[in-house]
Amino acid sequence: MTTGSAAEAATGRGGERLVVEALGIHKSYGSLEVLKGVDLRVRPGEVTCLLGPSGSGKSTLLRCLNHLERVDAGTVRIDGELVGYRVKGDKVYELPKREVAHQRRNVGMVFQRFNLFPHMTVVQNVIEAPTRVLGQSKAEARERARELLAQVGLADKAQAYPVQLSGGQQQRVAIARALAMQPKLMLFDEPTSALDPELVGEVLDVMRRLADGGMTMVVVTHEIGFAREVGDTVVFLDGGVVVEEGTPADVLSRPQHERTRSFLSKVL
Ligand SMILES: Nc1ncnc2c1ncn2[C@@H]1O[C@H](COP(=O)(O)OP(=O)(O)OP(=O)(O)O)[C@@H](O)[C@H]1O
Repeated sequence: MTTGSAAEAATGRGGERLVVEALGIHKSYGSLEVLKGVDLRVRPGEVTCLLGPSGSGKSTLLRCLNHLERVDAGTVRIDGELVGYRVKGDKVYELPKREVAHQRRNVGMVFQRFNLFPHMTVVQNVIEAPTRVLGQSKAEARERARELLAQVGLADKAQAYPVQLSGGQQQRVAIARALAMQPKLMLFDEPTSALDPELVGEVLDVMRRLADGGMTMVVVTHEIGFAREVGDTVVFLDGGVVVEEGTPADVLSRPQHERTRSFLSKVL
């Protein structure tokens, strides 16, 4: 991996504050080169939607952002902080797991599958991490959980178990659980693709409200309507490279690249 200067780390290359600054990301699995030098920059409060065909590297990129995958080359900074590594002099050290876990507190992640603890109620799921990791008291965490469950429209489900909820409700609990850690950034990896079609809208509505509230988000999605309405930036990835990026109006309505046009003609 490579690194930049401390000033760059704090502000991004142009002196502008960035929540995500990923530069020159390379990632291979064995001989399969999945990311071939990807840059991604996300400003505070911005929603970036990652689109691209299956296998183009979208999930891998997302996972590199919080060091769930180790990059082969390149740097990731979240809110100015180098993720997964420390630079001392001209040497680069990988951080111990404990410190990586500490960094991940800044980043909420919502996956395709909700991964709730099945033996815990909804509210127990939401307060688990803030009490265990942030050291919040149960009373404090429950109070915050009540607010978050109201925010995702599940105030009346606090005492339910995951099995008693629909997929859409479980995904909304997963969002509340991620928000309970007060993240600076939310990453969504195809959050609606495991849901029955009639449940997709309720999850997208919660995400839309989150965006309206100013949350910085990177969303891997096949929901082009969401990208168009909610995204500030659309990044089209194909074959492990960013083929095109810009506003939804530009990329989705006036794509410049043949690969983008071909992808959109299949999904629109
Ligand atoms: N842990 C892994 N080990 C080996 N290969 C992997 C691993 N994770 C992903 N891959 C491969 O890397 C490529 C990119 O996968 P990735 O999940 O990032 O793509 P994607 O654009 O998110 O695709 P999809 O839209 O289908 O989820 C695929 O060929 C996938 O099979």
